[in-house]
Amino acid sequence: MLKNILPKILKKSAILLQKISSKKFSDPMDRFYFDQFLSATPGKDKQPPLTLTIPSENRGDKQFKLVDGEEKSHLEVWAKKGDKTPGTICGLDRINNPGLNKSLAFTIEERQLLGIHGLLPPVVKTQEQQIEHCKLRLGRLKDPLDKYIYLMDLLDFNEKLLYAVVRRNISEVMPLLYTPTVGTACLKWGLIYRRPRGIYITFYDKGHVYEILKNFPESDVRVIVVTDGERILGLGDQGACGMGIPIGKLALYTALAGIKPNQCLPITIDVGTNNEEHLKDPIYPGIREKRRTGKKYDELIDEFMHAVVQRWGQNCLIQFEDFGNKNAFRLLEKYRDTFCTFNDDIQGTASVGVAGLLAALRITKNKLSDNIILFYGAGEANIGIANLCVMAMISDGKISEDTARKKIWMVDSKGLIVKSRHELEPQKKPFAQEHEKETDLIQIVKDLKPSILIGAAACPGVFTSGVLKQMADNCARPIVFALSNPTSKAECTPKEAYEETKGSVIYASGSPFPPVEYNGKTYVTGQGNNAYIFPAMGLAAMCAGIQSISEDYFLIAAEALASQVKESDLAQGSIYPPIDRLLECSTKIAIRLVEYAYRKKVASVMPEPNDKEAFVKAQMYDTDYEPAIPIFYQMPLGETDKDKKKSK
Ligand SMILES: O=C([O-])CC(=O)C(=O)O
Ligand SMILES: [Mg+2]
Repeated sequence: MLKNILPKILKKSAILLQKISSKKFSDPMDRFYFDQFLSATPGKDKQPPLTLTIPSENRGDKQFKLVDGEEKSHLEVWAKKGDKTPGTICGLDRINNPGLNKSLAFTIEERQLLGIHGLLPPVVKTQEQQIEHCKLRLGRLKDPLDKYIYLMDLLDFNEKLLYAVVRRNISEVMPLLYTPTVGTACLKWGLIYRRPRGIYITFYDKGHVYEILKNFPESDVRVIVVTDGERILGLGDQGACGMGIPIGKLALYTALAGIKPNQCLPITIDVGTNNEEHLKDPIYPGIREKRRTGKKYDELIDEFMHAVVQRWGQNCLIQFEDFGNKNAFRLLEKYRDTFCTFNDDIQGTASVGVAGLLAALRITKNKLSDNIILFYGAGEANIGIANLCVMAMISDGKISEDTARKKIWMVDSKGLIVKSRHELEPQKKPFAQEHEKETDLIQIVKDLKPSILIGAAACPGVFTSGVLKQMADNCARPIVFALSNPTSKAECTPKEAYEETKGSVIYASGSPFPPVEYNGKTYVTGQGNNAYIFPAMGLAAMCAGIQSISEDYFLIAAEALASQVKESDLAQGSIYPPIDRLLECSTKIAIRLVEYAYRKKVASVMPEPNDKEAFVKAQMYDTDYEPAIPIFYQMPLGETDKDKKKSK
């Protein structure tokens, strides 16, 4: 067998050599291996050792030296493994590997070199043409969930193409991979599940979490997004079906902040669900039991946190996502100082919320501390924004914390948060004010006269005509944020907000809305979603090696984001940069955060890069295909087990 294929390979190699010898090698190791090979080719008096084409990406795990205790050439190993020429195996490996596949963009030369010529339709496409093709395919699908399934399939098939499609069409594709469609995907996760992605850890895996993490084949994971599925967007407990969220968030990490796909890991911790529909659904893919809580839950999370550090190191970022309120606050407090972690729903949303307010102040022309802020909902998002507002007021208005807190009012499901309510959770207590109990929102808006109203309670429509009209009576330019996700959970739509305030409102939502016409003017709705923040935070944490992420990073990120809002954005009614500029925004925010980390002397990546911008950019994922021309090389044999035995 070997005898037959060897001459063919050598002949092929000789032709290639002529071509490749004129090639410049960017990697000095490639030059080294190539020169070694040249010195052993026919015509250079000695018979070449057995060599094979291994694309440079495949070096490492696939360099076999010993098979069954016997020294074998690489070619023999490959021939034995697949009984095919190595070129064929490598080519098919590439097609089947979403990180290496180029689909129809493999050139004819590459197809021949890789042994896949004839296995693809003859046309060769550029990536631009492939993107257009993907858009055609997307355009044929009417249901957003079908589009989501198509995009996830593309991710499983050709990563670079998927991310190129997202980056070139962020405003069209983000609502499919992310809110609102990802919410629908979670509701139907059991139905649409196809291929494994990420890790599921269940309650029954307690004591074995590290072993499970070891099953994940990537050794360079830098960012984990983890959920326990208890509060998926504003859709409540989705149990194991919540996995759509970490996957969607990490897709944005790659698309919008250039964290490489192999460095991202979505994880769902399945401790059961209290969602009766899922429990009764025969295709529910999770543990069919009521949610576990208490000491055992805490122990599982603790085991998980330590297992991550053991597997991928202290610098691996763990982003908590869509945990229930109680656990979210508790776990953040427990881990924030000792792990590289943050809670996106508390801190990421806080940062994007404050960024929106800072940009809006350029329209109202006052300071944050000149405002009265009313929060509707006292969950993760609003408590997070409220706390960061206190920080921002202290730093911008030079006022005390106490004075700042007096400007902030909160309403939860039981009404206004006032001192006489004794049942308040710890995170709400600092916002309890001296006031009578009150539950009617219009009355509260009338009494307190807020100039800013922020909703994040997943109560769609709660900002009624009466509430919005009262906001317009309170001040010339009321600020109203309807931040609940997905779109169907918004407290009011932009259309309602503009109409009820006669166009005076400064409005933002959490999920996307199309532009709105009011009184002859088109308003673009800014999307106050943490997608403006978390990818940048992850990129910065990775680049600078930040080991714990203190609150000041989120204020800096907010300022960095607000500074990117242009006058032309404000003129259209948007207090955020356009979604299509998200990659640029994340990069700029990350650079600011990295600079800050080095200034604060908490960066652990040494030596400190002189040019932070170039450094950050150099770490980022590139969606352009790389040439797949294999480098011919001979592996230096080095010391084999046989040699070791001999020397004993
Ligand atoms: O995922 C989003 O769109 C924003 C978010 O974190 C949430 O609503 O929980
Ligand atoms: Mg979330």
